[in-house]
Amino acid sequence: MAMTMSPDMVQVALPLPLMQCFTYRVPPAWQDAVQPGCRVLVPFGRRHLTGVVVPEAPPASLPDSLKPILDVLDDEPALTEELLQLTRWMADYYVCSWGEVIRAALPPGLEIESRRRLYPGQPPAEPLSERAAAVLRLVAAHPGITIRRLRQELGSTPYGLLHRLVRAGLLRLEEALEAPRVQIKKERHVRFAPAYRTPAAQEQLLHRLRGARQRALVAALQALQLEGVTEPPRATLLARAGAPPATLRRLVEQGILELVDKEVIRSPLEAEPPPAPSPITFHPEQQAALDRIAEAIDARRFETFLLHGVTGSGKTEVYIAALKRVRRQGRTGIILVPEIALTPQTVQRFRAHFGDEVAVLHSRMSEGERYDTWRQLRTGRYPIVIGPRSAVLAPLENLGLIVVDEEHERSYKQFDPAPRYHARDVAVYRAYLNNAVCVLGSATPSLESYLNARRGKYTLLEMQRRAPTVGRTPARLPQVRLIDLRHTRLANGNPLAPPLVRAIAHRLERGEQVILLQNRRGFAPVLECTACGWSPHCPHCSVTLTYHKVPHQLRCHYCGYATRHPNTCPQCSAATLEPLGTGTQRVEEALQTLFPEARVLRMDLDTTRGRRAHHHLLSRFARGEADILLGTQMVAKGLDFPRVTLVGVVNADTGLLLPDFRADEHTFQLLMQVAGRAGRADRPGEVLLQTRNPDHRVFRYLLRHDYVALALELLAERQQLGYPPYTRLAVVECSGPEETRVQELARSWAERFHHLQQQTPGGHLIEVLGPTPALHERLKGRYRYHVLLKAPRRSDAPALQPLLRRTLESFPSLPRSYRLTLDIDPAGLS
Ligand SMILES: Nc1ncnc2c1ncn2[C@@H]1O[C@H](COP(=O)(O)OP(=O)(O)OP(=O)(O)O)[C@@H](O)[C@H]1O
Ligand SMILES: [Zn+2]
Ligand SMILES: [Zn+2]
Repeated sequence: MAMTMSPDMVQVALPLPLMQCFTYRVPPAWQDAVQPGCRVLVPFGRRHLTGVVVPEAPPASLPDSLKPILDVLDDEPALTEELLQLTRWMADYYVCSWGEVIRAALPPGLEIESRRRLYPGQPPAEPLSERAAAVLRLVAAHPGITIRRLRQELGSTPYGLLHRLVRAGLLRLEEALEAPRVQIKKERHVRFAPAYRTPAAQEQLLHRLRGARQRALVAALQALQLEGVTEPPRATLLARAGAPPATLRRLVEQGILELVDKEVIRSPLEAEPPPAPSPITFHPEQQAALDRIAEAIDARRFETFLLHGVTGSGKTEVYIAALKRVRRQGRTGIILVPEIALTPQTVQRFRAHFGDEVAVLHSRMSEGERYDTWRQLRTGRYPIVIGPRSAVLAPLENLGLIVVDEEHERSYKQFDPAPRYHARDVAVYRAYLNNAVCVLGSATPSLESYLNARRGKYTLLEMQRRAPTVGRTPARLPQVRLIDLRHTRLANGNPLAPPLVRAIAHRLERGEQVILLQNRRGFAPVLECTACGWSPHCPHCSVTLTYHKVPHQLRCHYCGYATRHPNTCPQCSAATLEPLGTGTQRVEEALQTLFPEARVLRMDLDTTRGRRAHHHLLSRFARGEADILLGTQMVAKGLDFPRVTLVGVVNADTGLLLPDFRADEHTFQLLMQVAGRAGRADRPGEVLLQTRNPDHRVFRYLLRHDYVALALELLAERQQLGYPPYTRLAVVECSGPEETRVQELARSWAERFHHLQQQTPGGHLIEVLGPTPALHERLKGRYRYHVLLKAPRRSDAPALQPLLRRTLESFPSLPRSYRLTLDIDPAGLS
């Protein structure tokens, strides 16, 4: 991307769902300061927005009067040239706005934006409508309220009404700039003024000062100095001296003490990294994998490796060794993990090896912590970052390695908001831009990556044995057995079959630990009237409500709607409402009845709302403060607890029933991963799966731990049916409040696409399927229709994005509250 920027005009990408960039004039005062990658404040319509200057040439024809940029917000570009290039590629590939991708690459809360605020105007002369009066009352109570806030409080207030009230002078509308939500945090520190920095001067001072408090304060500062703290924080000093702020102020006014502001770095990490682990000797498969990776690193060559290693084979150790190699070259590394809250152990292992070179990014950090971490990455203070998908856009320079751990995980695909990118694919491209190495690791690779490896696009590295635990024989893969629920009588409402109950009892007796997976939260997914068959549905979504026993409620897992559990059936008035099916709460209740002595931890969305909730649950389990860890797929992630010898899956069929072409792949991956938690140390592991479909191929291959055989079978099928990875898909979703309108919009979109394609020379390549109602036809009160686009051959795939872009650009603007979203390489078709 050549730097073709004329100093008096720049192209700016704005964080809006608009496909183009905008040209702004650069006033002479800013011409030295403005560079590609800098954030700028610009006028846009009636608003002010923060955008980023991009290295693009302004279009040939421009309007006569260009608007000027109002401010340059960065001294140093916030985005490096490399990140500009990467985000540009993402915008092209995912057919979305460059500005939206850039927003995803910057920490949240930095934007300066204008907001429209309302203030009271003159008192009304004549009586007003109910609605208008309500608006005026709210504005009088909250002068300066934003329009957005007002509409939240009062429900959908028409803009027309607000404008009438403003025109009549009853309301005042002001557009004002808002400061960014996050700022650099500063703390006041105190030190002696230059004249008082010698011990002699301080002694004199103590004699001269009258007030006891002033003397106490000076003495406290002296004492702190002796302890090596020359400029203590103001609060520390005041506490030590037991003096009020006024005393300090007086000493500052007299020129005896000085105040200095120092930046405080907000960090989520505990101060001390864990101790360095004792060195291990790589087993032959590990060494072979590392050698191949190291060779590419040493040659500074771009190469993508698929490290296919069974659970517990020591993949993480390979990542660590590769990263050490890269660090020795002075290059940097990004480690992507599916969900950082669930993998505190991984972070600890990296910190044990790399100490305070490691920064962590995750979604539960405060905006301040994220901003500070981002700035420190930008300045090179941290050469290593561990984080979830968004960390693939971390501002590290001189990248040598990107690791994508558990690369098959769905959480790498961003869904809402745009950009809807897949972090694994972005990682591969970013490694390419940097002549870096990308390592994708998994025990059950995605079929996309596996096919790429078989075709030689990625280098396949395999580790089929578990790592030897220090000084002992190699840990073996756990034994997997099925419990056929068709031939097992379950006691009323008890979801656990006798063999699983016995196996749990056994572990409890021996003081070992158990992990139980039930991939549904709540008590029961459906409530049904046994008299008439009625079951409660969400009023906003086309789904049934889940019954939660604690608190006693029915809840929608899509929109959060909650309502009381009815005592009788609203349709037939019978008192015969039965909870059907099993959620985590029901399993918990069964465990409490069966094993009243056992200590059970439940881990699902309902028990992990707090910022460190995951961490607390997992560390209690690690310390042996519980016997059974029960939960949704959260308990399947990279946990490494040596005392876990039994993994039970209460309903192994849950994922198989989904109408999605990836259902088998995903179920196998989840079950294999949770199975891998068992028997990781010297005690052998056992896995019990409860199922009603024991002959299903997923279980057949699972019993043999045979990923490759299943992958080959699934790949053959995908090829035959024309599904990814042999084809490329895109989903266009049209949504809005009225069903017919949504359907119409989707249809005319599909027609427009088809039409444009026919006009393109040689273009009948992309199949247009639909529109069809989405699996959940209505969510959060909005109807959803899908148009599926399919490039039948990979070689045709590049035609897809330009056509999509042209269709979007030429499609008439949508009515208010209707939306079109585009998802390239969708994670599922629901
Ligand atoms: N060569 C080795 N010698 C001894 N112990 C090892 C060796 N390699 C790995 N280990 C240990 O074996 C355990 C499993 O290794 P690791 O977590 O790296 O595997 P993994 O493949 O990343 O696991 P998973 O995918 O199941 O999360 C860890 O406790 C690790 O320290
Ligand atoms: Zn009924
Ligand atoms: Zn709902």
